[in-house]
Amino acid sequence: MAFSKGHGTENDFVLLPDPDGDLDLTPHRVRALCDRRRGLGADGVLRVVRTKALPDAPGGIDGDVWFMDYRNADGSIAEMCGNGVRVFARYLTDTGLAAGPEVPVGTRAGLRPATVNQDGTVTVDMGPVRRLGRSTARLAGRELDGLGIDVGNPHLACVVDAVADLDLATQPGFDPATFPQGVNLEFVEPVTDDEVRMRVHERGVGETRSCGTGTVAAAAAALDAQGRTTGVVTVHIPGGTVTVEVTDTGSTLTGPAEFVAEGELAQSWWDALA
Ligand SMILES: N[C@@H](CCC[C@H](N)C(=O)O)C(=O)O
Repeated sequence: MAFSKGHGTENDFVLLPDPDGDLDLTPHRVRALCDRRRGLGADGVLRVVRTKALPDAPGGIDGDVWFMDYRNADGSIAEMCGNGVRVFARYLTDTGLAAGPEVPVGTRAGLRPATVNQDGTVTVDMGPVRRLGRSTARLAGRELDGLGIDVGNPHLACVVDAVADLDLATQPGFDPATFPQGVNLEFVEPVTDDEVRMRVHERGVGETRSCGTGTVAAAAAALDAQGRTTGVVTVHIPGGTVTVEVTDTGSTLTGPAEFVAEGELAQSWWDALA
């Protein structure tokens, strides 16, 4: 069974081509694939499937569009993954599955049009930024105020003085009544009005080196802290740097997408995980 491994600002993924939706991608198999000792190791899995072959695909996406069936490392399903869409779009153009440079990508949050730029970076139309109101995160005994944001998946972005010394090894607390499905937690340190540093604790993964939807939430929270709703923000994450634009009606994310390997999974290993 073929696989590719790639990352977007060090948020890394195993890609599994499955055009006709034949794979039995159980949570157990996802956890094994993502395990950094007994598997390939990744923050998530991107199954590359035609929308028409995915029974639970949301309506409104053409059946021939390639669908990014995203799974978190713990085996859970999430609606969207911004870094994943960049890597997915590059995979489609690099393998000839899409001509590019414009690449529509189906996700559980809806269609996310991507553009593969001449320099190899990818710009993703991330859709509207929905502000959910204030909530708090709890970290090392401190209550941190944050802005709840929905960009297809849920986020709580907390503006803090400094991110370097935060301990994100364990799950920070959050209000389960506000986020009944769990939440991705961003910690955002303003550098200038248009530049921030961010660290993230992802739902279903833990601390990652980057989270694309999280960078959009971080940009929106940093702008909100200045009384702004729109702007272009440079977001530095541990795995690199991306650019986010938030407008009145939508948002975009621009950043790198890299491939590191392609190969074949051992069939006996995969079968034993059934
Ligand atoms: N790393 C992703 C987000 C992946 C999904 C997230 N963990 C969730 O459960 O919502 C990104 O780049 O956006």
